[in-house]
Amino acid sequence: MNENVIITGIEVKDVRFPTSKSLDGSDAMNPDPDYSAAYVILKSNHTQGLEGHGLTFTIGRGNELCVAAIQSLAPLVVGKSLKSFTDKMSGFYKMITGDSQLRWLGPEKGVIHLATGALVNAVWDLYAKTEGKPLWKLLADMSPEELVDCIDFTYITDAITPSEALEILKKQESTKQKRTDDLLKKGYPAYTTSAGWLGYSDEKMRKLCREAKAKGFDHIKIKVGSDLNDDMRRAGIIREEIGPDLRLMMDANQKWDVDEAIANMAELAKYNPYWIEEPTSPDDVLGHAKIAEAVAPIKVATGEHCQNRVVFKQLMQANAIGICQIDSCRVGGVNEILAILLMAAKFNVPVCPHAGGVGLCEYVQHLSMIDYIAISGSMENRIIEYVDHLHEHFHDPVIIKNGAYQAPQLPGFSITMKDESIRDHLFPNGPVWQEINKAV
Ligand SMILES: C[C@H](O)[C@@H](O)[C@@H](O)[C@H](O)C(=O)O
Ligand SMILES: [Mg+2]
Repeated sequence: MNENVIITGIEVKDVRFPTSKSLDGSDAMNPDPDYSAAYVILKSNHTQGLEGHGLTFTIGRGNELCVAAIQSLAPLVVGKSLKSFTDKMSGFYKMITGDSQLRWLGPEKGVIHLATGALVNAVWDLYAKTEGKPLWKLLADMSPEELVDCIDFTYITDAITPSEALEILKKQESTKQKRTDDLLKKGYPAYTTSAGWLGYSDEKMRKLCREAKAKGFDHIKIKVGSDLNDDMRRAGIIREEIGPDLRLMMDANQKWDVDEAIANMAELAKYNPYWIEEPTSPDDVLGHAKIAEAVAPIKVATGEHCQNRVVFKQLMQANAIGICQIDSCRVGGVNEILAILLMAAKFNVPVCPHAGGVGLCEYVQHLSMIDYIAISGSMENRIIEYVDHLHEHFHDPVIIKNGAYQAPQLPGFSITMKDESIRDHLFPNGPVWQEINKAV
């Protein structure tokens, strides 16, 4: 219970993992990512010393900007009672995104919005911990009215009104328990990206494909967008390994112009891809619509760089998006995610969250689970991305069985990192980075 809980302080840390050394996470646009987190710890006066943890994901340089932006937002939460936020979650979100001076930095996009994602999620983590529930369950136990009350509908009422949102949620309400039981029994299906990072050798790719198949994955994603001949060759190798029946997804990480994407996909269609992800600039709604029309029945997937609910709205209105890839901390955290999930349900676009990064698998599992239980009510054509990196640094790491995420059981948002992992990877002075800098 959060009756008298006050947020008494905040710590913000610059945590970076040197993943570029092994080329984990590499793609055509981001050849050498160091998976990083601008990491927030909200301190509270809770008798059990509960803290709210949250992070936003970056790929290395510039992580310090997110840290600074979180520090700029901090006065909006420190000294406030948790209840003053949880009593009216939409008001909390508006307060964080609507500061009359900070808003100029976005609004609701770029570094300031990444910072918002970390901070808002840290508040949700603390809320879930005080209620003693994993986040998905906290949300699943809310009434349709309470869920609608979490959402800032500003700028999206031409696509979804609060009463339409309520109607969607009410339709699912009486069957929530059945889906909760089903989720607890079977988990939520996952796909793996870990075999197809661009920097991996052909042998490593083959080996990882075989391993993924053996672990029960039936969807595999590869990176494309470097050189078409190379993309064709790598897609051929993967198809050889996984056979014709498993689903293969392709991710171009924004490498192409619109017509180039259409031309390249006409060639890559030979390997029967299920979707093409981020074919071009994430801001180009009409470009995505043109690509989607040209490459059908291959679907266009996007969202990991989609700035906010407004751009998601336009993508849906323009039939430009076939798969909605919400990202847990690119947009403004749980509140904005709920708005996007509801729009996706209304426009009948399956949600398959983005999770290539540190902590993102831990986060997004909760979001797909609430989508299934209370919003879309379906797992059909829905899969959560899985990457096999850095889970050992979390207290409550994801559990995958037979290619499916198992519902987390510990209270919170599963994003609490181990103290020693934070300490060792502090940038630039933690021991891991000191060692690296010594070697340079
Ligand atoms: C740099 C990162 O690893 C990206 O390649 C990754 O987020 C990717 O786009 C994905 O879809 O997982
Ligand atoms: Mg991607």
